[in-house]
Amino acid sequence: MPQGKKADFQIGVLGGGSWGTALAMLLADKGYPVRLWVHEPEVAMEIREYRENRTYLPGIMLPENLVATQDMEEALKGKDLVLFVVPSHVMRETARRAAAMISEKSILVTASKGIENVTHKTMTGILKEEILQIPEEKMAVLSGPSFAREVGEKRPTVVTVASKAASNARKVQEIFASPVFRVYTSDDVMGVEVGGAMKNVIAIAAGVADGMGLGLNTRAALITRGLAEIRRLGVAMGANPHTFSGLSGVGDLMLTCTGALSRNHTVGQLLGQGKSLDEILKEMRMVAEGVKSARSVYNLSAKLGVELPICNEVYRVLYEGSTPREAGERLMNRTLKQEFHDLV
Ligand SMILES: NC(=O)C1=CN([C@@H]2O[C@H](COP(=O)(O)OP(=O)(O)OC[C@H]3O[C@@H](n4cnc5c(N)ncnc54)[C@H](O)[C@@H]3O)[C@@H](O)[C@H]2O)C=CC1
Ligand SMILES: O=C(CO)COP(=O)(O)O
Repeated sequence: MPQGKKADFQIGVLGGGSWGTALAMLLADKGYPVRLWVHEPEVAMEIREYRENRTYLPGIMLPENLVATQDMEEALKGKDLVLFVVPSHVMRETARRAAAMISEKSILVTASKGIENVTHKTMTGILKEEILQIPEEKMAVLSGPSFAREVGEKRPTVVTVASKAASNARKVQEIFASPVFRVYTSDDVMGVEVGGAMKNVIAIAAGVADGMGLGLNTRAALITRGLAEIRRLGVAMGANPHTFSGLSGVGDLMLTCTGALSRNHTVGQLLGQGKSLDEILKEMRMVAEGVKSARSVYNLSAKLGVELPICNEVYRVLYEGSTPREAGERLMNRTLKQEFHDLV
């Protein structure tokens, strides 16, 4: 899109956490006028006053054409594209509130990663139910290995955008792509969303193992068998199995299970070191999506009859008082199997 045209393409971002801020900055750096809706007044103030989100993305200076607001209508009215980046547990209430203010011309993109408790809807599933004037073909999901801080620091990052309509995926690809942010397209919305949500649960498991000091063999095993679980549930939910070999599958899984910046891995590590979930969450302002998604995935496993031993052990440690040691022993003592027993 030529520079002049970019100034006419209005973007609203809902969610001023680390990822919403980093993506709003990426888009503003490309020349789009961006309104960032922020939940907390003090965060909106920090961005306006210091050009920095000191709470969620400290140390990253934000451009002038990124304007923080607490007025949701200002972030939505007349926008050509609206990006939803709130934590998954507030996606429905945010989408419901936003629905009446979203212009019919808007493209909707979500970059949040989670599966809603109780309904088991993915993020686009929620948007479809709550924002009825926008057809599914104008919705997309952006996902892949992308720590907000590294995007804020303009380190080369590669992600996937999935939409039911190839033309919409290409449009969103063009809008987000930059010399430091490469974007691939996909038509597998379900696969990209399931990969993004489940890798957080496996990252908790990898963190637990690291916190217990179990070693690199254990971590590699959890990543590989975790990927098998992601693929198994994803396929049961209608995804294309190839998606899990891509950026939103193994790419994001590897990043989150091994990267020190991961909040999910950190939660796991602290559990592995003996802290309780309550203690960990009390000290954490940021969201670790795997904690809530573990519940959805556990229930989906039972509902769809899909075997997810690692995810289910994460659930038991988080919610049923199981110790990491007991969980590890149960995993190692399962019936012996052929490696690809679910594919033969
Ligand atoms: N931070 C990262 O590196 C990445 C995050 N994501 C995903 O982006 C989504 C958002 O996460 P982050 O930006 O990391 O959040 P964060 O952990 O940095 O910040 C929490 C956010 O939740 C918001 N919030 C809390 N209560 C709220 C409410 N009732 N209504 C609206 N907003 C509320 C806060 O204002 C803040 O924006 C998550 O689904 C996460 O998995 C995806 C890729 C990278
Ligand atoms: O999704 C992410 C990177 O792609 C961020 O992971 P965490 O939420 O675990 O920090």
